[in-house]
This record gives sequence, C-alpha cells and structure tokens, in this order.
Amino acid sequence: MTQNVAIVGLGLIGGSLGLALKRSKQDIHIIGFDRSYATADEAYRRGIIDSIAPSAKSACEKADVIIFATPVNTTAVLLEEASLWDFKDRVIISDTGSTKKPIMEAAKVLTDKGLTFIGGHPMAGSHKSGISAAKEHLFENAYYILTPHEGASSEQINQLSNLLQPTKGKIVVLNADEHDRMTAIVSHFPHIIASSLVGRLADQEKQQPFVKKLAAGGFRDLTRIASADPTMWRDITMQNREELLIQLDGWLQEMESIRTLIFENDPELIFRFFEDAKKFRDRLPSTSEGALQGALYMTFDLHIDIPDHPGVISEITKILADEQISITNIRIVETRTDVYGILVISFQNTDDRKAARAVLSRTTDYSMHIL
Ligand SMILES: NC(=O)c1ccc[n+]([C@@H]2O[C@H](COP(=O)([O-])OP(=O)(O)OC[C@H]3O[C@@H](n4cnc5c(N)ncnc54)[C@H](O)[C@@H]3O)[C@@H](O)[C@H]2O)c1
Ligand SMILES: O=C(O)C(=O)C[C@]1(C(=O)O)C=C[C@@H](O)C=C1
Repeated sequence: MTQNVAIVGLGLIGGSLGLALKRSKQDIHIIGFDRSYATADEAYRRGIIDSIAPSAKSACEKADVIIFATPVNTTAVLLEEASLWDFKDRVIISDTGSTKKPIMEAAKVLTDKGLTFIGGHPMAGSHKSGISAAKEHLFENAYYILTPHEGASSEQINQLSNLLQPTKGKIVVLNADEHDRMTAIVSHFPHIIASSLVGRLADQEKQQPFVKKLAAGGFRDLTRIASADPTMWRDITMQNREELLIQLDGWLQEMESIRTLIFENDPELIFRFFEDAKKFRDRLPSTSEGALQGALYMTFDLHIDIPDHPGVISEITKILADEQISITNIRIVETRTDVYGILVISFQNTDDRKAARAVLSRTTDYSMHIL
C-alpha cells in the first residue's frame, strides 16, 4: 500500500530528505509544501516531491507520516496550528529541527490528543541553505537522532526508522534533554564562537583594512559555519538558550585561565595546553576510520601532494571527470615554488573518495593522504 509522506519546508534538509526517500524501495508518495511556491515548484520539477499541496494543513491531512523541516521556531508555531487539523488516525508526526526539548513541548498539543510525535534530527547539514543545496547523500553515515514522545510505540519508532533507511543515516534514540545538552556542546556553541570570531575580525578591520586579506586556511576552516542561515541559528539559539548559557559560562572560565596562561608565559604550560588539545582532537573518530559523520562532521577529503606547476589541478579534475566522480570542493592548502603543494578535494561520500584515490593512483604518481 502506498505510504503518503508529507514534507513541510523544502529547503536544504526537507529537499535532501525528499531526494533520499525517492531511492526507497517502499511505495511512497511525497506531498510537499513550502511557504515559497517557487521552492515547492523547483522540488516538483527536480522530482524531489510527487505533488505540491496548497497548504501545510492540506499536505498533512493526507499523510501517513509527516516531517516538518522548517526553522525550529516556525515548526513550534506550525505544531500549535496543527492541533486544529484533521489527521489520519495512525499518523506519525516528526521534524528535523536542531533542537528537541522545545519542539517536544510544542508537540504536546498533538500528543495530548493521542497523536504520535517522534522528534527527529539528522546530524548532518551545511552552511548552505535552500533547496538548491539539497543533496541525496547529505545524511549518509550521519547520526539521525529520534526523540520519541513517551506515547510512541516501538512499532511506530520502527516504522519511522524503516522509512528513513534510504537516508543511510544511523538512527539513534535519545531523550530531548540529552540531545539538547550534547548538541549545545558540539554544534550550537561552536556556531556562536565561529560567528563571534568573524565579528572580531569585522570590528578590527576598521583599524587594519588589510587584515581580512590575511584570513587564510585556519580562519576560514574555523569560521565556515558562520556563513549559515541567520534565521535557522537565531531560532536554535533562542530554543537552546539554557544549555548555551551553561556553555558560555564554562567558556568564559576557560578563557580566564588561558589569559593567565598567556600572561604568565610559562613555555611548558603553553606547550601542554596545545598538546592536550591536539591529543584529544586527533583521537576524535573520523570517517576515514569508518566512524560515523555527525556532530563531529568530517568531510570526505582527499589530500594530494601535487607539485606547484600550472596545469596540475586541471589534470586531476579531468581524470576525475572522465571517471564521472563528482567533487564537492577543491582547495590548495599550501603552495610554494619548489615545494610540494597540497591539494584537498572533497567528495560526497566515502565511495567516491575511494574511487578517486584508486583512479589517481593508477594514473599519477602523486602521494595521497586521508587525514
Ligand atoms: N542546515 C543544517 O545544517 C541543518 C542540519 C540538520 C537539521 N537542520 C534543521 O532542519 C530544519 C530546516 O533547516 P534547513 O537548513 O533545511 O533550512 P532552509 O532554510 O534551507 O529550509 C527551510 C525551508 O522552510 C521553508 N519555510 C519557512 N517557513 C515556512 C512555513 N511557515 N511553512 C512552510 N515552509 C516554510 C522555507 O521557505 C525553506 O524552504 C531546521 O529546523 C534546522 O534546525 C538544519
Ligand atoms: O556542517 C555544517 O555546516 C553544520 O553546521 C551542520 C550541523 C553541525 O553543527 O554539525 C549544524 C546544525 C545541525 O543541526 C546539524 C549539523
């Protein structure tokens, strides 16, 4: 029997979910709704959804499973409005929001009426937003967290997990408190730091106009996420305010002790500060070790030692293009005359990276590394 799935909000996450569900072996009809008709129309034309609904209500009332993929404050408002909608009896309602406690609280208007709500959060994304950035592989190897309401049965949790299988995410069940505490540590607070570092650069650029030209690899790597959508991050910050304040207090204390460290200028203690951080960072699971991507998201990068000669990059991209291996990013980490430069190419998944490594080892003698 056909399963009707409604996706409300067809941006990066709703669109990627639609693309992933499209490869399902189950008989699924995806009904999409977005407040922007142009977005819904693009989703339909790209085959991400099977039909466009005229409203969120109309999409949801026909659905067996509903996934809200809107910014978290909007999702809370929609859940409130949904208390007046006529759902199918056995409907499962879920979302993709980056926060879970306030969403679970907002869903109470529905669960109090006997409806089933299972919070969801795929722990993979991007600083890009909107349907144009949607990718079928986005959730591959990422944790996909579910936070079921206490009324949800294991059969319903399994039904949702089965539906989500084509995302190739790893489903884990957590409670909403744990979820919000952990995502504050590894996702939400780092985002605040990235944006504030960019803010410091913007302030100081007034006195040092040349400084932003020096913002090289380190600054860029550390602040990539500051380019993300401000609406999404405003909502997350407001909804996870308590955990963020806890993180901020800890950080201020940490900065105070780092201030003392620098003031006292003890070489051994300064060395140990960097050494401890390096040891811990180097032990974090990486996708190259077969670990899951997740909050500690690793891109599928291949580092290639290339000589600093004109034409080398086009040689490599041509080899990959001939093999139909798509790349998501390409950058030079270091290039100096007479010294090997390092080209970093990012792929969508481990399979593409493996195929690229294999073809480049057959056709070139450049050494390659996965960090
Ligand atoms: N971007 C990420 O990295 C990421 C990762 C995991 C989860 N999430 C969560 O997923 C959700 C969606 O994020 P995104 O990155 O896809 O955002 P997005 O901005 O790319 O997409 C959101 C979509 O929702 C639509 N929308 C907004 N208000 C609406 C309404 N009232 N009715 C219908 N549609 C509406 C917008 O037009 C847009 O197309 C958020 O809750 C976010 O916290 C984001
Ligand atoms: O990779 C990024 O750009 C992200 O910010 C993705 C990221 C994260 O912090 O890891 C951001 C928010 C989501 O809730 C999940 C994933």
